[in-house]
Amino acid sequence: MTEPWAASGAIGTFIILLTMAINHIPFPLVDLLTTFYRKVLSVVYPYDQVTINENRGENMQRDELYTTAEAYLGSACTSRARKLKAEVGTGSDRPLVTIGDNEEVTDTFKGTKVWWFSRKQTSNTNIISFYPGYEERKYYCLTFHKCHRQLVEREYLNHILQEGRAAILQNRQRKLFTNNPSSNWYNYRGSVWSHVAFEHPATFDTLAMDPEKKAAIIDDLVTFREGKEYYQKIGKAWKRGYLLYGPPGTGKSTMISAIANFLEYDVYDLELTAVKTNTELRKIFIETTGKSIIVIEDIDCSLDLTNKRKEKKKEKDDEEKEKLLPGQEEKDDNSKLTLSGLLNFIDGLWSACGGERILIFTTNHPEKLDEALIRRGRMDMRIEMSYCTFEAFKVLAKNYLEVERHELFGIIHTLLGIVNITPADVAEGLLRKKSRNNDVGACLENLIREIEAKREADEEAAKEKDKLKAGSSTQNALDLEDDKADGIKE
Ligand SMILES: Nc1ncnc2c1ncn2[C@@H]1O[C@H](COP(=O)(O)OP(=O)(O)OP(=O)(O)O)[C@@H](O)[C@H]1O
Ligand SMILES: [Mg+2]
Repeated sequence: MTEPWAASGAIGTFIILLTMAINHIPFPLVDLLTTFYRKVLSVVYPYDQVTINENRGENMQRDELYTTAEAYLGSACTSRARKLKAEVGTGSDRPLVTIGDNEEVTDTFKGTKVWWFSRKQTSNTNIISFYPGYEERKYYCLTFHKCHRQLVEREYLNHILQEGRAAILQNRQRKLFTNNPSSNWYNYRGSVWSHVAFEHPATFDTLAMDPEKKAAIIDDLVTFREGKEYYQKIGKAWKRGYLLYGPPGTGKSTMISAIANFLEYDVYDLELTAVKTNTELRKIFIETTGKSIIVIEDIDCSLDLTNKRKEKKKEKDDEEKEKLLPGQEEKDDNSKLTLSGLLNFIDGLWSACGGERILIFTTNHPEKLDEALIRRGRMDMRIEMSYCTFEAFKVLAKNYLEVERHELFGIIHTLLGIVNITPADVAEGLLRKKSRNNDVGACLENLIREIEAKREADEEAAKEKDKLKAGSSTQNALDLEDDKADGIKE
């Protein structure tokens, strides 16, 4: 590894001598000597260098290439370094280990060897600066053979950027974002999104659902995550939409957390009711980052998007339009939030910005949604979260009670075949009550009682419904008789 650095001492001496000589040489000869010097230099020292400074600009902000190089060297080259350093960066929840100051390592890219040297220089002057970068300069020096210059410039630096970004993402503390009302965006320290650390523990292992369905979803997610080149090839934005539907308590929100934990993505929980216009929606979208899941929960309640309500609204709009005076303009669509605005957000030109994204809508009433919103291509996969099946119960029993079989499983199997009970209710029934010191059998008996109670409640409700139906059909028959009698009288 000493090759490029060993030569540099001799070259330094040569440069000093040359500079001294140049001061005493007539001007026309200087050009000639400089050309000669360059030729000699390229023979003696055939290496080029790229310097990547830690700070740049007037405010000395951290340069992204430096940060990504730091993360890249930490993930790819630490095994070859003797001096390491570890720190917890901003937005990270784990220590980042990278090569120490003034340490050298080598890296190999497409069969080409390059040298990295991490340098730290402290200024000898007595300037006291607000920005630490003025007193201390840190940079990486990347050295490579001249003949590999194109490879380094065109490919290697880009490779550092991509790999470093991926390493930073892996190391970061994931976040759960929610959008602020637009009235707060321009306040002091105002921003479009607020966030907290994302710490939901749900995983696909703890998610109770049909194993085959679960495997299909995981498969779909993996294909998506690894599909960068494929999406590029087929000319599609790298994004995927999932519609989760089912009754309350069947695990839609839990599924979102499991997906986020599986992919290690951030979650943007978009509260549509706080968005007033299409323009606001676009801004909100632009402010999201790649490797994220954008969630709109209960989409049917968030926006006037159902066909029926839309038709009603159209009638109302037509009435209002008629009332407009000549010359008075109709309000621009961008001044309100519309279905077309939302569709544009899902698959318009903006949707391709900023890297891979997953979009998830949840609803308890998929039949209420406009077809345009959930058609294939917008919502690529529709996932039904159903009432608890026996397979789903087994996952919950394993999680909550750490049992895979029990003599009471048979009764539960039969009951779950005839009673519609949500995984949330089953989970609640299985919860060990510490105060009661419940054992597995007691918990399962408790669950059986809950399912039986649910069955009775369902039967009662069905009877009530039948009664009401019978009542209303008798009333209808009576009304019909009255109408007939009225007709005869007339
Ligand atoms: N399929 C499931 N697997 C594991 N736990 C579940 C499942 N479904 C529900 N639960 C449990 O029930 C609780 C409520 O579930 P969750 O919030 O995911 O339901 P939801 O379908 O989003 O309901 P809603 O439609 O009311 O938003 C969860 O915290 C979890 O403990
Ligand atoms: Mg939910």
